[in-house]
Amino acid sequence: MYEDGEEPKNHVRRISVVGMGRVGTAIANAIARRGTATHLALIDVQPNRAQSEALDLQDTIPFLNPLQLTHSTEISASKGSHIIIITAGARQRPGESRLDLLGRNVSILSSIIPPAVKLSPNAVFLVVSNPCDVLTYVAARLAGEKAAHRVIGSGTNLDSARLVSALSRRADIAAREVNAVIIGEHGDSSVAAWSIATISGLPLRAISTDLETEIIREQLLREVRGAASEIIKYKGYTATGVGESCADLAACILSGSIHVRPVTTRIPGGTFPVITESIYFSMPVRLGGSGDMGILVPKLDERELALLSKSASVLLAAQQDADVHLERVLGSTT
Ligand SMILES: NC(=O)C1=CN([C@@H]2O[C@H](COP(=O)(O)OP(=O)(O)OC[C@H]3O[C@@H](n4cnc5c(N)ncnc54)[C@H](O)[C@@H]3O)[C@@H](O)[C@H]2O)C=CC1
Ligand SMILES: CC(=O)C(=O)O
Repeated sequence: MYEDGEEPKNHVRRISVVGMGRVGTAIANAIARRGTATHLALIDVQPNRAQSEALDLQDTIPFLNPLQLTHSTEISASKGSHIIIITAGARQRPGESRLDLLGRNVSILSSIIPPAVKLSPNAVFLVVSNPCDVLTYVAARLAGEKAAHRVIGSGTNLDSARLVSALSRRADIAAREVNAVIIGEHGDSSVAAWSIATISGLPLRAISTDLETEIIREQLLREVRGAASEIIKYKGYTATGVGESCADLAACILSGSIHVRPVTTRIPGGTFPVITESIYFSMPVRLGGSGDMGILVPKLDERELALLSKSASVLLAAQQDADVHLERVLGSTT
């Protein structure tokens, strides 16, 4: 991951967060609380936006870990980052889907990614802005051939946390005992990989036969898929969950040992026989260690494969839509 012998020294860990709205702020706060970074650059195009968040966060540092904070309206402040987290862009309004944000956010990404890659040629890019999977594809295209493999999206790491939480409450067992992942789209066509879910290493049925029934599984998945809309309906945005999810991913990426998380990455056509085209969506991916962000392909049952194939079709159509937006944006800047 960190080519050219530029492996980050343990004591220097530079993270930049681009977009200091609700989500960027929650991520920066979670990173500071965990002590994941030694240097954190906060960037937002709105004058004073990053500055106000940096000043507020600065006040927490005496209670937490040492952290060098900078703020800017310019992407140049991200220079030399090990991780660049992108949260810039429009968010859903009540009733909107994540895919509705595509056009607006493609154009924002095209102003951020190319200069950011030049400034931090070895950084991992973590795309959070929605629609997350399609924008990860867009960011990888904008990053160019050499950097594309270092672009991932926060994807279903958050959806998986929501499933773990729902299962833990349903089974009345601590969330840390639950191992369950959502794969596919971070959105309405997401897929619960029930066949590989375990609690304390045991299949779900060993804990409760309830957890094997269609009705309960549908209910749990509805809860997961509806979580964002439910929160947005009341408070207008989601931020706390995604803040922890991204701080968790940043910690995994900078870790000396390998962690596995469901994140958006390029899934080559044929990885699953039912999906012939290469598409960006979430699968369990290795993070940390030497930096090889390879996918781990789970053995899914036929029903899950069919649902994943549907999710892939939704995302392929959105990727094609993104290509049109991208050509328009790139055309107007050349
Ligand atoms: N992937 C996930 O799990 C989640 C993704 N999101 C997405 O994150 C994005 C951000 O959401 P919020 O923070 O609630 O929105 P927000 O409106 O509070 O913040 C967005 C920020 O981006 C800034 N911005 C716009 N263009 C920029 C540029 N070129 N460079 C730097 N900053 C720029 C704006 O000034 C604003 O401060 C949305 O697309 C939202 O849908 C939100 C929650 C979860
Ligand atoms: C908004 C969004 O993508 C989420 O909270 O899942």
